[in-house]
Amino acid sequence: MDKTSLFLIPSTIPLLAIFLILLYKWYNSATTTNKTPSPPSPSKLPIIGNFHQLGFHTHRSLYTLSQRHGPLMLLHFGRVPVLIVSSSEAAREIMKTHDLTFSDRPKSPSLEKLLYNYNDVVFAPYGEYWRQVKSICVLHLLSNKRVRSFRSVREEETTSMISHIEQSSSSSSSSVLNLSEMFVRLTNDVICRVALGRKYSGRDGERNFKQLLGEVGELVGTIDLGDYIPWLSWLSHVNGFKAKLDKVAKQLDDFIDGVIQEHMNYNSKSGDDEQKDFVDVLLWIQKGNLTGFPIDTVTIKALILDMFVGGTDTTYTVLEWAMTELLRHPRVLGKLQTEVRGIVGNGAHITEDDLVEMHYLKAVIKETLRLHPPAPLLVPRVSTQDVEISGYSIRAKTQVLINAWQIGRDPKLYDKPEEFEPERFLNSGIDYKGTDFQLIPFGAGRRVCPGIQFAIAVNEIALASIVYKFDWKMPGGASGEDLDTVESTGLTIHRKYPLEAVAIPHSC
Ligand code: HEM
Repeated sequence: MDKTSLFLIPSTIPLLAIFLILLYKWYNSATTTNKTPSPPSPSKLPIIGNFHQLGFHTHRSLYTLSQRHGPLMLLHFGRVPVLIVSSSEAAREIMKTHDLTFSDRPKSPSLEKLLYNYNDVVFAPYGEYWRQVKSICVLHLLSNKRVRSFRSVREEETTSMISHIEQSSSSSSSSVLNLSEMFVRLTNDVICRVALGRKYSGRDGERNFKQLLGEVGELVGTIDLGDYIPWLSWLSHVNGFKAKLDKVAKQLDDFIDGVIQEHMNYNSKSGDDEQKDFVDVLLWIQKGNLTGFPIDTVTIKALILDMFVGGTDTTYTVLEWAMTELLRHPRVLGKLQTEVRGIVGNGAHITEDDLVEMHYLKAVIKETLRLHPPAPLLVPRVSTQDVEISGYSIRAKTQVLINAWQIGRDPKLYDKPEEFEPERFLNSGIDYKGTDFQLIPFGAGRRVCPGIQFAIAVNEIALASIVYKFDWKMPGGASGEDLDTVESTGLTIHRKYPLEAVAIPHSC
């Protein structure tokens, strides 16, 4: 029997009719319930989804993919749908127009223990608890008034960094300084004093606490496959990830416990005075039940952890990239030095009053944040309900990564985007506080970073001081223009190799 004769058999005709009706109904229902398409997706593999398309520098891999698939792409990390946002318009849709829908954070079962069961701010699910703890950050820990109150801490620690450079460079005119290490120490010491009341970089505490923080950062920046492909979660038990997490979580908890105990023993300062550190403030809020909801010790510990995880790496990274770009661009360094030296004159040390008029300094920091946002993909969000964005349908529980690194290099937004040219910000109203979506290193909307002022205050005084007091050159007579910009991996992107340079004291 040939193929055409099959259709002539009478009994096959009703079967064919039923099949066609069912097909028509299925097609109809599919197109009416899902009229809006999903965003374009690169082809994926079974089980792993699009994981194989991500290189070591996820922001760069996503940039390449988005060149082909557009500013809104839907990827799959294992079984988890992940929306990649790569334009300022789409970022505005997510963090402004539909901010409420995208105000949740994804859960990472592997990090739950380390993050005090999401009792912190950064990873707390969107809701009443998050609202309360965020308001503690905004009103009590990181308010303008509180940040100002730590001015002397910033000035003292910067002076101490400058003295260290002076000593090193007086011992030998060509001694090479590890600037990365110095910047880490500076930010760490400032945050320790502000949050815990004293430095933990002395003989007793240094090795443990700094090392511990490094390990926390590493763990938070590691992708645990089990979070995306649950049946592979056994892997973290075999490869030591889980054991390391448990160990670090326990050591960290013991450390913070010790600090809180120390504050209680020494009768924490009471009242909302200006001398209090973050632990004092939190214990005072707890004692007086000042937020209208009880905060327990776990909340206090989780908030203290946030200040370190959210504040240390990000803040020092800005200094590291700013100095990298200044060494690569002697013209910009010279112009900055002229501004700073012109304003400070022959003063011994820069004070924060001197910074107010330093517009070029502020532009250098903005330009650094544009080209090197410390967290290039910000902190992931997750959608709480189905929503339509730019004509695409996004399902509830879709993770969202916003590529701030790519947006900062968009040629539609910036002329010669790959060039380091702080002048572009001199007569421009563009700011990084979350209202201008072409510059969003701190995020935007409800979840915007509450530590902007804190971070900028440290960066401004430190950067102004080191260019004021010293001229800079590369070790071994190398040209600054050849300085590499190789990036590390992880959630916060700093230099892969430490920044080394030689300081030449300037007679101010
Ligand atoms: C240059 C330095 C910093 C950068 C680039 C940065 C960046 C970010 C980003 C991208 C977010 C997520 C925003 C979003 O989802 O829209 C964030 C959140 C946060 N940051 Fe920062 N940050 C910095 C410094 C700090 C400092 C110094 C602190 C505290 C001392 C801090 C505390 C936090 C907290 C608590 C959150 C969570 C906010 C929430 O989920 O509601 N950050 N930061």
